[in-house]
Amino acid sequence: MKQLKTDVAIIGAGTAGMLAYRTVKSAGASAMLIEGGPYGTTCARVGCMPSKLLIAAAEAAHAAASASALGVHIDGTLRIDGTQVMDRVKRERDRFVGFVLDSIDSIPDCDKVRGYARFVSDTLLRVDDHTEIQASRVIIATGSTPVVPEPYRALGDRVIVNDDVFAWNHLPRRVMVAGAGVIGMEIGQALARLGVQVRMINRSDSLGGLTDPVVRASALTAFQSELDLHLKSRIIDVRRVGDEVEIRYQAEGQDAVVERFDYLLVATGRRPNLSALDLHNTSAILDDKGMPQYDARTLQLGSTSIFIAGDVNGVLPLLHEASDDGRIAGQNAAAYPQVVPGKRRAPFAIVFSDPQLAAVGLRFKDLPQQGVVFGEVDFTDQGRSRIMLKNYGKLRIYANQEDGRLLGAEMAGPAAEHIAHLLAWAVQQEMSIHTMLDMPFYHPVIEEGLRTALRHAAHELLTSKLEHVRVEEECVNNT
Ligand SMILES: Cc1cc2nc3c(=O)[nH]c(=O)nc-3n(C[C@H](O)[C@H](O)[C@H](O)COP(=O)(O)OP(=O)(O)OC[C@H]3O[C@@H](n4cnc5c(N)ncnc54)[C@H](O)[C@@H]3O)c2cc1C
Ligand SMILES: NC(=O)c1ccc[n+]([C@@H]2O[C@H](COP(=O)([O-])OP(=O)(O)OC[C@H]3O[C@@H](n4cnc5c(N)ncnc54)[C@H](O)[C@@H]3O)[C@@H](O)[C@H]2O)c1
Repeated sequence: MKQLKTDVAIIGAGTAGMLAYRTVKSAGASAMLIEGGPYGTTCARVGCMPSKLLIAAAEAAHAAASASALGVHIDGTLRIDGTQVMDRVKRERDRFVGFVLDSIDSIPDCDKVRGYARFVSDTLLRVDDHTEIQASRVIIATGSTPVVPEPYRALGDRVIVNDDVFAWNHLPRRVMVAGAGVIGMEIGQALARLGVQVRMINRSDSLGGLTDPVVRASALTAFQSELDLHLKSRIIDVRRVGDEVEIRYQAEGQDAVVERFDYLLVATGRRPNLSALDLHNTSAILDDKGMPQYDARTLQLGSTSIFIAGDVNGVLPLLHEASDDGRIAGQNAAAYPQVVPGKRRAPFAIVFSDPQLAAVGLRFKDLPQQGVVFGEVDFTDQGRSRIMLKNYGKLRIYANQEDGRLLGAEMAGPAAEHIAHLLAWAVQQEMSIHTMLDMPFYHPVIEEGLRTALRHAAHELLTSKLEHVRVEEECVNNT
């Protein structure tokens, strides 16, 4: 067995792990980056980038198919060449992966170890059965894996996850998507717009991660106008028949149906890659699911010399959060035992469906019971959205009743990716509704919809203040 020694060992060369490695090295400590799977990161290989490439093709198909509403007709047939679509997705994806591989190549060979690592103790790792690494600090950056419910596994290669979609050479005819979360909505809608017959089933009433019932209802209406999407519904059983899957499912309020598909695409959530790490050999405290206790500000596991960064910590499994985590874990591992809280940004998440979905700052489900004022806009009659025939969805903003500070927002609607950025910057700057209303707004733009929601919130703030004064006066008069 090969014996190695380093200041900091990093398990996983994804986005978080690579950033952690660079941070540790810039702090002057020695570091080793251990990777068991292919280099290239989840984001570039099977996540953010190929999914957005697929969506780009889907948006083009949808724009062409719906242009007649604007008086623009395609005489003849609209033809989607699935082979060309997938070829571009993979070609461009490989280009993005290439940049990551260049970055990996720039790391000296002596700092890279290939294989799967597990803990022998807090400071000793075994990589497969060929190497032992003595590391005074360890960063876990092992990412997450899609969960495939047990009953579906019997479908063999006909039950697939997002990774498999991006390996296709052409588009299939029929796909059942289990899960209308972020991945299900992005990929399911894209496939449907590219001419694949798609059915979507979600077990609960959640949709794309939205928690605000008003916004969620508006999103559901928009999605159901083009998608066969069922919430609070279930797959009863599945079986493989030749190269197809036969699925018995029951949509809410309807009778059970049996249908055949080429694939069952499972998008029912992801689990942190922790179970193969033998964390029970460390002094970390684990819950009954094997998740270690850690400080979300420092990413340190208890008082150990182990840190946890990226999707594996399960907080906000998003690319920019994985980068920030990598930086914080890297700084703290390098400086250990001097560990400090890392700088955090306003949280936000965007789903690249149509309508796009977004959540910024405090989500509806996390708002305090009292002391919150709401502002709302419905995009149905919003000028620019209507011009573009993208007039669907709603935005709700949440403000602190006391001082008018923007707390958060949820949105389904056009250009949510851009509006979410404005809102995230405002949350981070602790701007009030009135300060935001003092900002310039061009005409005619979708951001004028945001101004409508802000004006609504400002009106509600005033109303609640007047109500407060009225109640106080009443108290004085009654005493
Ligand atoms: C379909 C899809 C679309 C997405 N779209 C977006 C998006 O648009 N925007 C966004 O912000 N986020 C998006 N995400 C999320 C984003 O991709 C992740 O948050 C991010 O890639 C996580 O990075 P990470 O470093 O934590 O994990 P990863 O990049 O997964 O890296 C973990 C690495 O650890 C390795 N590893 C695991 N166990 C071991 C071990 N024991 N030993 C050695 N190596 C190990 C793995 O092989 C892997 O290379 C998407 C995800 C998916 C799946
Ligand atoms: N645009 C982006 O930033 C982006 C894109 C894709 C993925 N991601 C990240 O990846 C994470 C994982 O995404 P995901 O979509 O896999 O998980 P998710 O948690 O967002 O959604 C899972 C969905 O599956 C449903 N579900 C669970 N079990 C089911 C079952 N047996 N049958 C039917 N439905 C079931 C749940 O109700 C939920 O709606 C996201 O939380 C996100 O952070 C981000």
